[in-house]
Amino acid sequence: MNPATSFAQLDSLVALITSAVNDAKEEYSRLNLAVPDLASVDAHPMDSMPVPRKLKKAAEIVNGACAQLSTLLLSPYHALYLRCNDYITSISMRVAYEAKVADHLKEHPQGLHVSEIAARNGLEQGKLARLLRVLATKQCFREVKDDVFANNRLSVLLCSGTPSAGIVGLSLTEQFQGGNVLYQTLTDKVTGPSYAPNHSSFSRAHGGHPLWQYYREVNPAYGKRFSAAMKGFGHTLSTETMVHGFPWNNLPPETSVCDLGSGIGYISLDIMRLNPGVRIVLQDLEETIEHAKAFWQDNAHEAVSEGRVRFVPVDFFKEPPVAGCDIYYIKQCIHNWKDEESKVLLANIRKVMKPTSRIILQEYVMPHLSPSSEDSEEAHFIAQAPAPLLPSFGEGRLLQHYLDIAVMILTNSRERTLSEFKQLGNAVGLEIAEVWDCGELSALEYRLPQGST
Ligand SMILES: C[S@@+](CC[C@H](N)C(=O)[O-])C[C@H]1O[C@@H](n2cnc3c(N)ncnc32)[C@H](O)[C@@H]1O
Repeated sequence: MNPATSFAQLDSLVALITSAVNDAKEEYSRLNLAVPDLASVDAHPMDSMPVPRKLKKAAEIVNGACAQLSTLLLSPYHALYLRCNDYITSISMRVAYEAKVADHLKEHPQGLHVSEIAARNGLEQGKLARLLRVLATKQCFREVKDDVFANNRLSVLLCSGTPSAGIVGLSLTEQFQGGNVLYQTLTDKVTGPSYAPNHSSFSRAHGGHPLWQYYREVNPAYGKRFSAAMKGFGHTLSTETMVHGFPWNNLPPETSVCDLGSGIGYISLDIMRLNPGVRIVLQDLEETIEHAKAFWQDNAHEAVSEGRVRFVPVDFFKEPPVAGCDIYYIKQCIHNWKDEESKVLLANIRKVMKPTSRIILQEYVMPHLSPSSEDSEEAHFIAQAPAPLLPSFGEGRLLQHYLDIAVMILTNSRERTLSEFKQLGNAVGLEIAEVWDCGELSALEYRLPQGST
C-alpha cells in the first residue's frame, strides 16, 4: 500500500480525537466547570451529576480512538505482551487495596515515603514501591518524589468506606479468584458447556457453591459487601444517567413501582427523589431486604415512616412479585441467569401484570462488533461509532464486555443482545415497546401485547 494512503487511517483517528475533545471542552464550558485534575483528591461536581450524553460520547470516542491509534503504531509483539499482562494492574491494585495504601495516604496530601507506608502495612518497601509504580503509571496514585507516593483522583476511591470500595473488593477477590480457574472451568466436560450457577468458575474456586448460596451460607460479610458493591457500581455506570434516561419524573402521582431484585434499593431512592409521588415496593431475598431496610432507614426514614416504600421479601423464581403494580423495574438481575430461569422470572411478573403495567428491564444491550452486522433494529436503537473505530466504540465501551465476562465468572450467565431480549420476552408473551438509552445501560420496556389478558 502507498504510505500516504495508509496515513489516512491515522489522520481519521486523530481527527475523531480532536473533534471529540472539542465537544468535551464545549460541554465543560457550557456547565462552567473545569476539566478534572488527575492530581486532585477532591470530588469533581461531574462525579455526582448525570454525565451529559455529548461528554460521555466524546470520552468513549477518545478512549476507543487512542487505543486503536496506539495499537497501530506499537509493534504487535509489544501490543500483545501488554494485553497478556493486563492482569498485573489488577494484582497490583489488589495489594494496594488489601494493604490499605490509600487509607494510609489520606492524611498526607503531600505524599508519604514508601518506608512509612510499609511500616504501617507490614509489606517489604522495595516490592511495595514497584507495585505502586505500576499503578502510578496507570494514573492511580502519584509518585511525587522518588519513593514518595500520594493519592490522586483514582486512588482516593480505594479508601475504606468510599462508594467504590465494595466493587473494588468484589472485582479483586471473589471475581478474580473465579477468573483464575476460568480455563479449567471451560475445558471441563461437565462445567464447560453448562450454564448452571453451580458450574461457574466462581463455584469451582469456592467449594462448589453458587454465588448467592456462598453469600448466604458461607460468607455473609462478602454478601453484605456485594449489596454495597452494587450501589458503588452505580457510580461506575453513572446511576444518575440511568435514572434520567427514563422519564420517571413524568409518572403520575401514586404510580406504583416494584423494584424486583432491588438489592438495597438505591436506584429506587434516586427515582423517588426525582419523583416523590411514586410508591416503591422493594423485593429481593429476605437477607438483602434486611440490608435494604437499614439503607432506607439511614437515607430516607421519612419515606419509610410515611409508607411510601414497602419491603417485601421474595424468591422471584418461586412466586410472583406484588400484584398489579404500574411498573416492574428490574435492573441487572436477568444478566445473572440463563434463559430458562430468566423466562420463569419474567413469566412470574407477567402473571400479576395489569393490562397497563410495564416492565422496565435495565441491562446492557450488547452490540455486534462486526461492521457487516445487519441487525437493523439494533442499529436503530443502539448508537454506532464513526469509522474507522469499531462500530461498538472498541475500548471506549470495554466495560460492557468486562461485565459480560464478570457474570460468566460469577454466575455462569451473560449479557444479551437486543434480539435475545426480544426472544426472552416473546417466549413468555411480552413485547418490547421501547428501548431507552440510559447512558451506559439501556432500559427495555416490555408490555403485554394489545388485547391480551
Ligand atoms: C446483580 S444484583 C442487582 C441488584 C440491583 N437491582 C442493582 O442493580 O443494584 C442481583 C440481585 O438479585 C437478587 N436475587 C438473587 N436471587 C434472587 C431470588 N431468587 N429472588 C429474589 N432476588 C434474588 C440478589 O440478592 C441481588 O440483590
